[in-house]
Amino acid sequence: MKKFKHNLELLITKKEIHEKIKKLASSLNAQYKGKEVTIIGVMNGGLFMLADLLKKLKFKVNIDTISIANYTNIHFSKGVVWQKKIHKPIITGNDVIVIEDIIDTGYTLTEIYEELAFWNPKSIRMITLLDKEGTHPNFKYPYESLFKVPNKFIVGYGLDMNDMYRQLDQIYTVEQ
Ligand SMILES: O=P(O)(O)OC[C@H]1O[C@H](OP(=O)(O)OP(=O)(O)O)[C@H](O)[C@@H]1O
Ligand code: HPA
Repeated sequence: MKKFKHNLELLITKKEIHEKIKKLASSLNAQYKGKEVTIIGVMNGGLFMLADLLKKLKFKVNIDTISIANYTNIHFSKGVVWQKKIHKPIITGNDVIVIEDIIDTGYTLTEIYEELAFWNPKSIRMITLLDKEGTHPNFKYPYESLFKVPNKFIVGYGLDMNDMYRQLDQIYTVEQ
């Protein structure tokens, strides 16, 4: 029986996701022990990883979310637009960690890095769950990712296709 409207192929299981997030949390807990850190979740997709990660962190965190969307418009080149910007007092002078679901073209993380840098944080660390291979050759800022994924459309665990599949607890590629 066909389970989904589209042909989805399982790429990363929930067990694999949670193991990686657990490992990331342990390393952050060791690194930031006794410190206070600002953690920024990128809406909407980044909120799934943010919630699972936060539950495992033992140091003091200040949390905020930002919202930024990809757009393609016949009058403009492809780019991104802010919907909810950064709350400055928790950025300036602080260690900041950004949690995002995927780096694809890299436009979103470029915009986020440059906006954050403007507010003079002590440090900026960008962590993405997924890193789409071969799609952002000119991306110039430092980032870490938990999984490399192929250059296919990805859904699940925060990633949507026209508002579908975001709430799936595993990660899939959309096949033809
Ligand atoms: O590297 P890029 O090509 O910029 O793509 C990555 C961004 O695109 C998606 O967000 P989208 O704008 O679709 O918003 P959403 O998270 O609300 O789905 C994704 O969640 C990342 O934020
Ligand atoms: N899937 C869902 N949303 C996305 C993707 C993707 O592969 N790339 C950028 N935003």
